[in-house]
Amino acid sequence: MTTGDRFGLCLVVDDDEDVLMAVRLLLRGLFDEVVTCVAPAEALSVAIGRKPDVVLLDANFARGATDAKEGLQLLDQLLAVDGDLIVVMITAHAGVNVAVEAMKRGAADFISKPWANERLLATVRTAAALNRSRRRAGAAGVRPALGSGSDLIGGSAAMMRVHSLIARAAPTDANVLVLGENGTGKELVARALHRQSRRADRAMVTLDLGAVATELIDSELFGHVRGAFTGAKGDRVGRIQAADGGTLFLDEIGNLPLHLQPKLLTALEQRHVTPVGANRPVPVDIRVIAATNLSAAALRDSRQFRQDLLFRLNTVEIELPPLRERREDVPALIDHYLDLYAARYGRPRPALSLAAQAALAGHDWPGNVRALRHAIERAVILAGDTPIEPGDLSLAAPAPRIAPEAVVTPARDADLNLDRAERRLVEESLKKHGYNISAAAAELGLSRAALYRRMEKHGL
Ligand SMILES: Nc1ncnc2c1ncn2[C@@H]1O[C@H](COP(=O)(O)OP(=O)(O)OP(=O)(O)O)[C@@H](O)[C@H]1O
Repeated sequence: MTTGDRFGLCLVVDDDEDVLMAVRLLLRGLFDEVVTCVAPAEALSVAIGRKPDVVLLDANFARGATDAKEGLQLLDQLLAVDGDLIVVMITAHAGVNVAVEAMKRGAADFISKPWANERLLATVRTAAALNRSRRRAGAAGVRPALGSGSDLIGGSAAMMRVHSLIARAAPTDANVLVLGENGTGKELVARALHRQSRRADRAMVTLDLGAVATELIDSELFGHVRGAFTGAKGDRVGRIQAADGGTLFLDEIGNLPLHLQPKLLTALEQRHVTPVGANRPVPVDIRVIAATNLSAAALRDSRQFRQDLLFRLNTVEIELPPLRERREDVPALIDHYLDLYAARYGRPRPALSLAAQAALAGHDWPGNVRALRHAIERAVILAGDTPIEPGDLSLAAPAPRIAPEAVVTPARDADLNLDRAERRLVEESLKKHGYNISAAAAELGLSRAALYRRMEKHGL
């Protein structure tokens, strides 16, 4: 499976033994090995010799340092040794500029001290997954799926329009709104836009508003200063500021609470941001790409979304049609993912029977390209010597498009197998919410990422 929960090696660089101990304990559930070190030379030799999945680097790792000079210098050295290294910077005393500077120099992400354990885990897990997809894409001879972006497959008329819109909009600094159901490729479009823009050599900073607790969105976006509210023990740089000079990708923008919408609008109009609790605005230069699975009609409902903000965000609008409305793209996608996974798993490319091809082409794909990708990955893993048949694809029955209120909770039978019960719950919730990932994740009490992992695990 592509997103297993465990990774190989994490290198943590800090001068504080207590921090090292705490981080080691926290991360040992995620990595087979957590190596800690306090000296730059040691860190460099581990980075060269062991190729860690993630480096967690304290900007002020040198004892007593507060200006982050050594941390940024070590970041440069690490990236000079291995440009693909995934470094997450830990920032503290030196304030927000360090995070911004670290992102500009090539850090994959940052986390501010003091951190919430959940947040640190989520950040490191995302970083490790990024590393995994880069390595796999490298091994398979394709361009990385993240970082520099991967290719958007599809020659249907609808996708040709998308390609043309990307080519025209990317070099301008216009804000772009990407619309489409879950799994249609909105994030790929955002990455393509960034990659083809004049900001390509700067960071694309992402905030998935569907994955952040509502009460944290304010400080995630705008940052906060120490003492701004109970628990704000230090300054925290917001994503807007971290994207300075680059692109800010706001995924699931429909989840931006109404009360924060004017604040985002002001930041975009006035090109500055005021962290929570700060009294001075900081200038920022960003290009915003936003994405949502809300329909255009829902977005135009002013009770859900402020129309003045919408006009700011949708200078260019790119709509990705669901896969069932561009079935002519299915064969090319199958081809692409057969090659990718055959290379990834070191197997010969399996053949698909005509019936299997027909089943894939005729499927409803409620989970869109993401689901097709998973179906092909599974088929490659399970393929034997004979061509793949429809039964090997375990395509879930097409989701009936029924209103949520028409769904009654099915009687629980006596099946006490946890795995099967989990699959059934996940599937029911997805169907109930018309495959809206955020809504299903909220109902199941999972983060979107955790729901995706379960969908993948159960082939949904
Ligand atoms: N046109 C495409 N060509 C190749 N792969 C694609 C395409 N569209 C989507 N994918 C793949 O499908 C998966 C989902 O894509 P992506 O995350 O961009 O969708 P999304 O619309 O942002 O989903 P969500 O709304 O659930 O976040 C990814 O693995 C992506 O690589």
